Amino acid sequence: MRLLIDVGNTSLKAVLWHNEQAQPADINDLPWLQITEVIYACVGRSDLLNDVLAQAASNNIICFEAKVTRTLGDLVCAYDHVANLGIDRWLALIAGFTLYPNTACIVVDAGTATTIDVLSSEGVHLGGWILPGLDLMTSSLTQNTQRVFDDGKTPFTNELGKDTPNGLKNGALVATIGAIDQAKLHLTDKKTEQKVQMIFAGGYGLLLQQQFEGSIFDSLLVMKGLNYWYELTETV
Ligand SMILES: Nc1ncnc2c1ncn2[C@@H]1O[C@H](COP(=O)(O)OP(=O)(O)OP(=O)(O)O)[C@@H](O)[C@H]1O
Ligand SMILES: CC(C)(CO)[C@@H](O)C(=O)NCCC(=O)O
Ligand SMILES: [K+]
Repeated sequence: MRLLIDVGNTSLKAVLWHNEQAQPADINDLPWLQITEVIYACVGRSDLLNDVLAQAASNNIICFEAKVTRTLGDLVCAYDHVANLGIDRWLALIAGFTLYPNTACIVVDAGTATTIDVLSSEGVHLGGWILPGLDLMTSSLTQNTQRVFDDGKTPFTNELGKDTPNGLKNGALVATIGAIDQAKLHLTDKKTEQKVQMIFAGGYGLLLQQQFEGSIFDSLLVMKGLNYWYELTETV
């Protein structure tokens, strides 16, 4: 089985990939004898990987770090400086392109940050946006104002706010929804009426997915992208 690790800015996530399925992995108690390779991606603190990479080395297990490249198969990165694109964004795009071939996609990963990436049906990454995640949007306001407060129990909804916590929470949600709607404008081709698949991932992915009809949520999107990255990279 394969050990897949995604280091974000809030947390490190690990899964064991076996028979085309992911099972949760306890990073402090890994079945090293059954692990054949380690594939990892990191946009957060790389020192969080020190322990596990040292254990892999002492078990003679090969490790691969996923990196952004200008192209991967037919997928083309929008950035001129490809190394600047977050690897989690690239992996989510790889997964979208692989799971929905020949389909234009909007890929949203909503964690510490919310990223929105636009992918043409031919696999050309047209670019994207980085927004503060929902929690960062609200905390930046509560921390930098005297009177804007959260009560820790008000949910994010798309209603108009009628008190401070729901003005704050709902403002963050609709700002994010509005940005995702803007992404559609970069794909709409009136002549062909192409289908656009919206794909959501990350801690707030399910909440956002529920705002868009026909969209999907895939909590394993980045992990699937890691797996595809390895398979596509190895076979080249
Ligand atoms: N059910 C949930 N499970 C986990 N996180 C959630 C959930 N609901 C909301 N969140 C929020 O999602 C964020 C974590 O998302 P995620 O796990 O995608 O982040 P991350 O990978 O560490 O971040 P990033 O990749 O952006 O650095 C936190 O802000 C957390 O409060
Ligand atoms: C935006 C985040 C923090 C989302 O996890 C990550 O993808 C990242 O650090 N990106 C680097 C900047 C960029 O993608 O242009
Ligand atoms: K993430």
